[in-house]
Amino acid sequence: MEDTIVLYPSPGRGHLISMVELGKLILKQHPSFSITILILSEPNTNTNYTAPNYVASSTTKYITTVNSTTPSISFHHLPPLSEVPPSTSSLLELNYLIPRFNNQNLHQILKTISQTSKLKAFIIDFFCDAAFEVATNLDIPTYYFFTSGASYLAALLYRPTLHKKVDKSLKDLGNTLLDIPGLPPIQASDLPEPWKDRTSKEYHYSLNAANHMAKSNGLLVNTFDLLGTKSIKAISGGLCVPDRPTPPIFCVGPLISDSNQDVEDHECLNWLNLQPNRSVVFLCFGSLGLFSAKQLKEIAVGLENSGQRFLWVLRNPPPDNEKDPNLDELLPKGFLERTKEKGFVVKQWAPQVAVLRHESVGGFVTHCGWNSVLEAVWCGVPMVGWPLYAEQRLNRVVLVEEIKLALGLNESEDGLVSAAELEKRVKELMDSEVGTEARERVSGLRDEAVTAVKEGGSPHVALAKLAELWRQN
Ligand SMILES: O=c1ccn([C@@H]2O[C@H](COP(=O)(O)OP(=O)(O)O[C@H]3O[C@H](CO)[C@@H](O)[C@H](O)[C@H]3O)[C@@H](O)[C@H]2O)c(=O)[nH]1
Repeated sequence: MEDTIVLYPSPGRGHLISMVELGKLILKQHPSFSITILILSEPNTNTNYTAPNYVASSTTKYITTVNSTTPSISFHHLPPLSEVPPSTSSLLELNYLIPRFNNQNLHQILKTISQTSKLKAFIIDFFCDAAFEVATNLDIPTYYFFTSGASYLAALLYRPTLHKKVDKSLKDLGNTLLDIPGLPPIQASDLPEPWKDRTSKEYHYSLNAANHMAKSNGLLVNTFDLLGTKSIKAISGGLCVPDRPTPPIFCVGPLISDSNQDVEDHECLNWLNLQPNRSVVFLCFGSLGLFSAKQLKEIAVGLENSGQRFLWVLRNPPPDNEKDPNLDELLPKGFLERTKEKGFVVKQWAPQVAVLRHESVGGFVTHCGWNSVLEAVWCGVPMVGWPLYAEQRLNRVVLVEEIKLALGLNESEDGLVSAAELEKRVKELMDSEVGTEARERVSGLRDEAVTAVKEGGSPHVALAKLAELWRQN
């Protein structure tokens, strides 16, 4: 019987791709294992769900490519659900609920796999936390793959302690500074939204996940040492889980997919070919980032007034975000004509890794999604952090205050970033000493990341340790 590792990613692009890349790396380093990846249907691809749809970030093409280029990975699509989560569920709730509703299917699949092969490890995304109970009942060693950075992992592992220490909802603490091991002092308001209201369902889903992670066989993180030195130290030193032994942590990153480039010869790359070296600031906000019409106008004015070259990925404001944006309506009158020598607006989606890697790109205004951060580091591009949702505010604090790879951006009370603020930060990033310093730091880390992924580098060492553990099981 062959030794099998089963991976269970959450379906969103920011989660699925890095886990599939992990599967590819395991196979490359340890080809004696067979890899099975369980695929949940995305909330938006099942007509039973009324969750927001986002076609542009679909991973179907990526999975098809991996299927044909790495046939030794087998993808197993979970069957459609007979019972579906309530239609009132938020997208975040669905991320936790869909795996929960799949538990019966999962139980069956894990049993079937165990009958035909030796199931050495089950690696799950934290959104798939409901699977932890299924796997432990079947006595299968279970690991979590963490798609964000070590700082967020440190904070998440510390959550059960924070929950006991602070008896109020974090939303009532405003800007109170909290001490979380491995992080710089952080304002309660910079922690993820779902952690802020003790009465919400999301609060408890993520708290449960944190509790289970601390009981798992190990934690794999998509990062490398220098991108989270303090947090990694705090986690391994047991500071984040003070009341029990912390599972071992394995830094297996950076896991980045170059093949997520939907259109290699995208028109924006042709435009970049015509721009001077490091002259363009790239603005892109992950697979789900959206702005109001008012905010889009402020961005346009800020970019125009900055005088910098820019490449901007723009989407329609909600609720019509699936539709192609009408630039004439959304942008200030005459904007495209006035900026045509210096700017390029891409509708919906750009091949981000190819853009960041392009020598004309000199800066990145990002929502601080972890994959975007890793890609920026991988390409040596300094950032302006403009967090929008999930753990991105926490990532920004670490990027701006601790590792200093990004510049901050001030928002007004209602969350709006003014044109003047964006203009100032973009100029600072592209054309000031502060920007140059961030560029130098990010270049240094890029070199470290390149060294890390070479034979014998940190992800290889981490995977060798894991493979050893799995073989002993
Ligand atoms: O026009 C676009 C927009 C995005 N991307 C790619 O899409 C991915 C986006 O990932 P990420 O930057 O991590 O953002 P999200 O999609 O928002 O990811 C979710 O998952 C991440 C990992 O857990 C978290 O860090 C984020 O906060 C969470 O929102 C990256 O690979 C980008 O290269 C493109 O190629 N083109």
